[in-house]
Amino acid sequence: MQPVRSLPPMTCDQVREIDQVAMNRYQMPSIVLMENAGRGAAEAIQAIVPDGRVVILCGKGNNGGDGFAIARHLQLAGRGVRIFAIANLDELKGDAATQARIAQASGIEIDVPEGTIDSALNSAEVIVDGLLGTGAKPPLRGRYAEWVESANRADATRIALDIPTGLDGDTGEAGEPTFCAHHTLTFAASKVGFAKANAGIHTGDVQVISIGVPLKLLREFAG
Ligand SMILES: NC(=O)C1=CN([C@@H]2O[C@H](COP(=O)(O)OP(=O)(O)OC[C@H]3O[C@@H](n4cnc5c(N)ncnc54)[C@H](O)[C@@H]3O)[C@@H](O)[C@H]2O)[C@H](O)CC1
Ligand SMILES: [K+]
Repeated sequence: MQPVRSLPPMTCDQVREIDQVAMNRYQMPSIVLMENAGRGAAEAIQAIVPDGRVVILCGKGNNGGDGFAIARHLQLAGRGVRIFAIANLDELKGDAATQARIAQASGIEIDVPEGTIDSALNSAEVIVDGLLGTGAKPPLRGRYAEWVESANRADATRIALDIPTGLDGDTGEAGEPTFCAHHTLTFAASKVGFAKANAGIHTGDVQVISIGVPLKLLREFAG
């Protein structure tokens, strides 16, 4: 189910506020939004690259939470899936922690690798960037930069969740490094930064994935 195409791109703050209004005024639990994001992104990944092993890189926040949800839906579709989590699962909070626990209970392979991930990425047909989304601005701290560089070196189709990690969703500026996606699956609405600077080099083609918020709410933000 694709959202209304006529909606204009939004800022990261606008999309984050949509989350809040959906919860507070439309009684939508945030985990429902994340599950919709995960299922919609998994369906898009199936359409883009129907076969081959998928490695999902999960960050510490809700962008990572989307990745855990996607893994379960891809497994349901019969795909070989593996998750590399950048943080121990007991460090996760809220919806991300919930989705991680569900993925773990589902028997999905989840590793928290200490060293480099380059060799493990060699077996991937698809690499999904669930590292950072609207809650982060470049430059990347900690191991995020190392993982982005490893992913960019790999011979795989790269798909970013919401925003390519390292890219500023509002200005379109790409930090060094920035995930170089062939496809970006962005939630609720496209982001204003995708049309600026050379963002297209890092987003690849962009698809908007519905997270199930009411059209009435989206139109309030569309101006
Ligand atoms: N309405 C929607 O669009 C929905 C979006 N969803 C997804 O949620 C993320 C936003 O999640 P949030 O937890 O707010 O932020 P992130 O996951 O992007 O990152 C938070 C995480 O990252 C750390 N951090 C911040 N800056 C940096 C940095 N420069 N380097 C390293 N680490 C950084 C910070 O400390 C936190 O730990 C959105 O993009 C969507 O993917 C929901 O799933 C559904 C509704
Ligand atoms: K991302």
